[in-house]
Amino acid sequence: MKILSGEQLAQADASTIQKQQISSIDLMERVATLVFERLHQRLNGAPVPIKVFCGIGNNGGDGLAIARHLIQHGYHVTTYVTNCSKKRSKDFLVNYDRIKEVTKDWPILLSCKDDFPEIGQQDIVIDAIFGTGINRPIDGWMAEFVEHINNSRAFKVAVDMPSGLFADQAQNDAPVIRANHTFTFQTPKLSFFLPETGNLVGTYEVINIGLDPEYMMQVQPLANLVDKDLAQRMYKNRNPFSHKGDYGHVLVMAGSEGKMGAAVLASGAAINAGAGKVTALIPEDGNTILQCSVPEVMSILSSGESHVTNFDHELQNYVLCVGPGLGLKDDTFSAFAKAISKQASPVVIDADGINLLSRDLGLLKKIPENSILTPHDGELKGLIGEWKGSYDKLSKAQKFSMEHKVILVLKGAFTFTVTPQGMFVNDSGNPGMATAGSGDVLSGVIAAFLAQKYDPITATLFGVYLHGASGDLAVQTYAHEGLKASIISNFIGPAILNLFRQPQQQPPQQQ
Ligand SMILES: NC(=O)C1=CN([C@@H]2O[C@H](COP(=O)(O)OP(=O)(O)OC[C@H]3O[C@@H](n4cnc5c(N)ncnc54)[C@H](O)[C@@H]3O)[C@@H](O)[C@H]2O)[C@@H](O)CC1
Ligand SMILES: Nc1ncnc2c1ncn2[C@@H]1O[C@H](COP(=O)(O)OP(=O)(O)O)[C@@H](O)[C@H]1O
Ligand SMILES: [K+]
Repeated sequence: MKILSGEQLAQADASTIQKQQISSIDLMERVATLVFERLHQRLNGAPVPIKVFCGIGNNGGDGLAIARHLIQHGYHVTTYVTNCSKKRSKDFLVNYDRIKEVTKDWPILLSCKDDFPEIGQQDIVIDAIFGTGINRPIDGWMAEFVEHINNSRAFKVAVDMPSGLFADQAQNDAPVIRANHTFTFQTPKLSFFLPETGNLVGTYEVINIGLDPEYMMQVQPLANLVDKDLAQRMYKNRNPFSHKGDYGHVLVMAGSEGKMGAAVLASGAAINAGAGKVTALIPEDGNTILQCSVPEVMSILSSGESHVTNFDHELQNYVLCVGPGLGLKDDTFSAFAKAISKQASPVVIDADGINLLSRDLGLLKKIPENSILTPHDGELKGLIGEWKGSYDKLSKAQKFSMEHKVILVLKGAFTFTVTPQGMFVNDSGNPGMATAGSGDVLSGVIAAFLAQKYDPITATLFGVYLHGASGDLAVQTYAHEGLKASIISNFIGPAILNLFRQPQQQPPQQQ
């Protein structure tokens, strides 16, 4: 699914009105009806007090139309307009008249602090104050009003976006409605996925409002969301007459004294994700640990006892995955530099591999195009330097990816994959995955799909999605707290099966 900017959504709107011969007011009615239907489905006629807060633009127009539908279906609705400007939009005004025709009264105008209504714990608040048209931070009495809503314990439903939130730009700490649920139109917005603002959205639901398919098809999005549908389309079926040689060989260069688990996890995950063969290049002293932990994985021993000191072996045609638990010793650096310089096809570099690379970014010239780097934020600093907020981070990462022709996997609650061709946001995963070693599993999984001849971008996106999806399945049994890296790895297979199951067969999510 494409993630568009506020400006692109306005263009999509204009293109829809022109091509579908629909007026903007009818489009607003379509949108409001869709939101009403979702609300009605959930509320099922419950006599709860509903307070609808409307701005004076088109988001407010949506709010007025939603309120009208709720009233016509017998709900207990009070409608308010935040009277912050005389510049009311045309379609807002039409809906302002339409609601009056139904209720025989105008909505209540709010113009200052004295007008703030009491909001009870049992109320449902519908926030239709500002949407994608917000062009400056909310201030003055409106800022106090947002705080007033946030301080209430009512359940808050945002229309399109929580008011105050910018769709795709950095913002200061001006107040934003803290929604429990957001009905967003056509595409989710970029700010939903960033750590500074993602929590303001609550759960979100995308409503397809039927914007011009031609526009949607050709527009270059800010990013693409990788969800179950897309992941399913990436999957490659196996040929019944295939053999292990068809699924590639992953060489995992990893581990050091006290960190052999990283080598076990990365190489074990490569096996679990379907690599035909996996070999681990590890320090001598780690051999027993590795062979006892994952008998499917072969080993090559480096001459160093406690850390890897060389890269000498006879293997041909393998995919290199380098870095987990490797350590930062000088002779490990030399072995790392030699390893990446010898590769003709894309490599996966993770963890200490990235820290070693950061010592000499000139090495980037030696790694094949489309190699995959999987830093967490600490490791990323070594590559792109410091940043100020997520938008700055993403823009620096995009520049780095284009300049060095590499794929960057920026791990987090929503992992961003940044490629020279564009950016992708991953939709799977949960906070149970914030556990030591889960990144090592990810690097092994991505390497396994590279070995299975998925192209580098697909191998990365599919690997990141499945890694999160494994965590999502495993959490149903283990809870967030009980999840650990080896369990995530063991759920890769079930997560592949789950790609092809219908949603109603999925167990409920832990909140
Ligand atoms: N294609 C779409 O996505 C569609 C969007 N619609 C709705 O239209 C909304 C966008 O409508 P608009 O462009 O009218 O924008 P908004 O309704 O978000 O707000 C714009 C108005 O608020 C003012 N304003 C902006 N920031 C302010 C601030 N901080 N303090 C005080 N006033 C401020 C602006 O000057 C303008 O008058 C969407 O979020 C959605 O709800 C639907 O009605 C139709 C289809
Ligand atoms: N809150 C979260 N929600 C979803 N995924 C998460 C969350 N926290 C961490 N993860 C995922 O877990 C992995 C952690 O990787 P990393 O920080 O490298 O761990 P380690 O270094 O211990 O292996 C990443 O894939 C990241 O996206
Ligand atoms: K809103």
